[in-house]
Amino acid sequence: MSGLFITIEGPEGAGKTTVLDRIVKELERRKLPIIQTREPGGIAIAEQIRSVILNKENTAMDARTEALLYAAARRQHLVEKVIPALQAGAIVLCDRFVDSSLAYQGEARGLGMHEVGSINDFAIDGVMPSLTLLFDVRPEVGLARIHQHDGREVNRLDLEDLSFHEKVRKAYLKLAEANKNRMVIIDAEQEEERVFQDALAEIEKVLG
Ligand SMILES: Nc1ncnc2c1ncn2[C@@H]1O[C@H](COP(=O)(O)OP(=O)(O)OP(=O)(O)O)[C@@H](O)[C@H]1O
Ligand SMILES: Cc1cn([C@H]2C[C@H](O)[C@@H](COP(=O)(O)O)O2)c(=O)[nH]c1=O
Repeated sequence: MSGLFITIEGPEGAGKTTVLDRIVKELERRKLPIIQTREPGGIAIAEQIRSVILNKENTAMDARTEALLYAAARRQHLVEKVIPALQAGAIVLCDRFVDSSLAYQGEARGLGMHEVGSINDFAIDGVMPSLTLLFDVRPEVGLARIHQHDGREVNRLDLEDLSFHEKVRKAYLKLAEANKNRMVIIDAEQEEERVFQDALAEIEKVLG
């Protein structure tokens, strides 16, 4: 595949969407072929799965069901959108990917990174990002941002307690330590402009 696959990860309210939107604008200004997308979602079937997973009323959802739904949405999104875009030579910027499942379902839900990794190996069939930016923020800071923001609906995962979100952050940092070849930590507690500049600089490195 001739394109470039870049993913953005981080706990709730890390500022991923805000900064991603700015990066896309900047790269489009440079006339680069950009596809911006997100997980779970990005295409109709995966957006439908997203609404089932994140629906606050689905309190009975089993943790393994949750992990399988994320993996199913991921598979469909890859096949319908990400892989064709990469084959066409695009730069694909994706808000969340498999590291989210490892951190949220593997570690915070307690299913195990290895187990969640296995079902995702089946879903992604070898497709991995060349670069993953980890927007690191303490959960209390990220959650406060979400609750202050009027337009963002609070979803089923946001409602987990602080210790869940602390496990997510810890798991991400562990993943970054173990995957230094592709993961870069961005200090997402800085002011937005600094976060944007740091993220853009990392992307410029892989663009060459
Ligand atoms: N560096 C920053 N400092 C302060 N506030 C910020 C910063 N970056 C983003 N925000 C604000 O925090 C809120 C959450 O940002 P955003 O939706 O981009 O985060 P996110 O990582 O996509 O969150 P989630 O994954 O939980 O949906 C928004 O109101 C946004 O304006
Ligand atoms: C891909 C993926 C996501 N999640 C969680 C993380 C968030 O709580 C929501 C997605 O909401 P966002 O506003 O788009 O960030 O889903 C997860 O637990 N596992 C995953 O694989």
